[in-house]
Amino acid sequence: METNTDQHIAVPVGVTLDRYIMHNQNAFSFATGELSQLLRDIALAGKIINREINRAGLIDITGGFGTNNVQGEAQQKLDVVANIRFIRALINGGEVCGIISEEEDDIIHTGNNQSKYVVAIDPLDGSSNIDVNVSIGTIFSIYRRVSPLGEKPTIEDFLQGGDKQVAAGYILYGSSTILVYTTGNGVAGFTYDFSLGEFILSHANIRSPQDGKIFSYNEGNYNSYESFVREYLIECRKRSYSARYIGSLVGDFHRNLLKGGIYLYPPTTKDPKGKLRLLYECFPLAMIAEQAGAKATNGFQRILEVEPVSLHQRAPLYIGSETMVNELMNLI
Ligand SMILES: O=P(O)(O)OC[C@H]1O[C@](O)(COP(=O)(O)O)[C@@H](O)[C@@H]1O
Ligand SMILES: [Mg+2]
Ligand SMILES: [Mg+2]
Repeated sequence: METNTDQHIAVPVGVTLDRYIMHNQNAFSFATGELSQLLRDIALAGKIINREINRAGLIDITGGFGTNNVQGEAQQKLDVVANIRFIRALINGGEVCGIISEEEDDIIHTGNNQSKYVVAIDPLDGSSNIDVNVSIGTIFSIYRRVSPLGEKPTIEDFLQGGDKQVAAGYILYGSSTILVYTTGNGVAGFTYDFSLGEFILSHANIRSPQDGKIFSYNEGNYNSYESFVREYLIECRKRSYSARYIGSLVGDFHRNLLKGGIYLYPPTTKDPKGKLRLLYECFPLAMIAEQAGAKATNGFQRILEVEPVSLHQRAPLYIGSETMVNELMNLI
């Protein structure tokens, strides 16, 4: 029977997410169960969104919603559905006092002001792939609030910095549905078993290969990249590395995390500060990456050290196997 021995509590592959959360909670004498319940609420929202995605074409939730989000991006119907489902699950769960979302301009006050946690989410990642049956995802990041209990959360609760995340993760809706998360003690993955309606531990203690042969970026932006990025991509081609780009950050990140590879979204003419959002795309994936032995940088510093100054701030992202990220950084 395979067990994980590293930093985690030894948990056999095949146990449910619930049981795994309990095992990990018991490891911390100060744990009160609120974070555990919050992780369960996120998993529940993931199951609901998974169901909506699977039957999207049957219940007319494909295509545009006719509105733009705060980033000026056209919202897809599933962006809006996923956003509503997540917010509802977190409010009903009662463990969260505030939420920020890619699809909402400002902080969502849940009314649960006695709760300790705030959550930042990208309800549906890979929006351009929604209607064409290509893997998409959800990304989440959790902080313990710094504002006083009993009061409404404030922007400071969300701008604490990447190293202050108490948990982070994503759900990948692909050929199978998998939830991957960390609470700062390694990374584990849970595959959704439809027949049981349960997330089951399938990837205990994920470690990313030190090096890789896969590189992921949008070739269409190549001409607007800085010279060090183009130099690195030329080197990858010279070495006949595999170019793989789904166009869903979660999907590209997950593949490279398991197989070894690097994902690059540098500044472009269209997005001179980078395209991806620091609080609910870069920070959570950077925490996962580092916990799995990989690296994440904005080109100049660890992503987790980038100072957050606004809710929907963007950042360049270079994330993946340690050797590959180091090689890229050595070209600056
Ligand atoms: O189409 P582009 O410019 O390559 O951008 C693709 C990237 O943008 C994203 O779709 C942005 O995320 P959202 O879909 O959540 O807005 C990433 O998932 C993806 O990696
Ligand atoms: Mg996204
Ligand atoms: Mg999104």
